[in-house]
Amino acid sequence: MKMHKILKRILEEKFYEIIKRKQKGLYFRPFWDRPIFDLKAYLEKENFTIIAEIKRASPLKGSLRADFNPVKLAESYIKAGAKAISIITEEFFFYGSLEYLAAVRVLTNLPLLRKDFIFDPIQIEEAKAFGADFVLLIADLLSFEDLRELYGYTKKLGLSALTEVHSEDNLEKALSVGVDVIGINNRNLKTLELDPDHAYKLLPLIPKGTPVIAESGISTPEEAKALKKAGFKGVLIGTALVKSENPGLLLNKMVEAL
Ligand SMILES: O=P(O)(O)OC[C@@H](O)[C@@H](O)c1c[nH]c2ccccc12
Repeated sequence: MKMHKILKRILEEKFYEIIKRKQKGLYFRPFWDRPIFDLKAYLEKENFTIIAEIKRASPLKGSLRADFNPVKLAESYIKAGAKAISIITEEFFFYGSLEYLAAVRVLTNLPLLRKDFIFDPIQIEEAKAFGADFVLLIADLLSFEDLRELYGYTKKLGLSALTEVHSEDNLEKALSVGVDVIGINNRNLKTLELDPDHAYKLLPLIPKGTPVIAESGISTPEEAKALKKAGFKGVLIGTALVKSENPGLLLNKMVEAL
């Protein structure tokens, strides 16, 4: 399948950004005194986990909110009962920042996800340095060896990984690496197409003991509830919340509906 040109550009930018950081010696050493985080245990303990996302823009929709403020959004998510917060740190297409992550870290003890395109261990060090508890690893964009290396390094630093898959082949790859939590992205990152039923199709292929999160295109309390009923352990919701007139109210309705 042909790769979408936006994804191609994101990957090129990431590649150069990482090289530049390394050349400048801009290594971030973990300094946050965070306890070791076990995402699988957390999801199993919680009834159902809504991961609310802080996302300033998307490559397809551009800016999502005129008065975007990551701290205000985080505050409303926390008040509304989010069980975890995802912060997109990719700068060029999502207008994210590692600084948003650090700014939210000082507000809350909730688990925080650094959401980015991760290809290099240095990005996992950054995630920890800026206060994340878990990182996103995208199986569809990584070889078996790279996924295994990055997953192992994540664990070594005391963080957890949400390993995202879209295609069945890449699900197999993630399972053979032995990852302990899977996210099924309804969006195909290579074509950027969204199929809201996609997660349901892949769920039966995942062993029972592995918690699964449904990602992308989820926008109503009814959808969240249906996913819970089908056996998902959580959902990741971005656009619908960020674009909502009252993100806290919408999230609260979702929490109450479960
Ligand atoms: O905004 P949505 O449709 O609610 O989706 C959130 C999340 O799933 C999406 O931001 C996402 C999932 N995987 C990604 C990988 C990179 C960038 C973004 C993503």
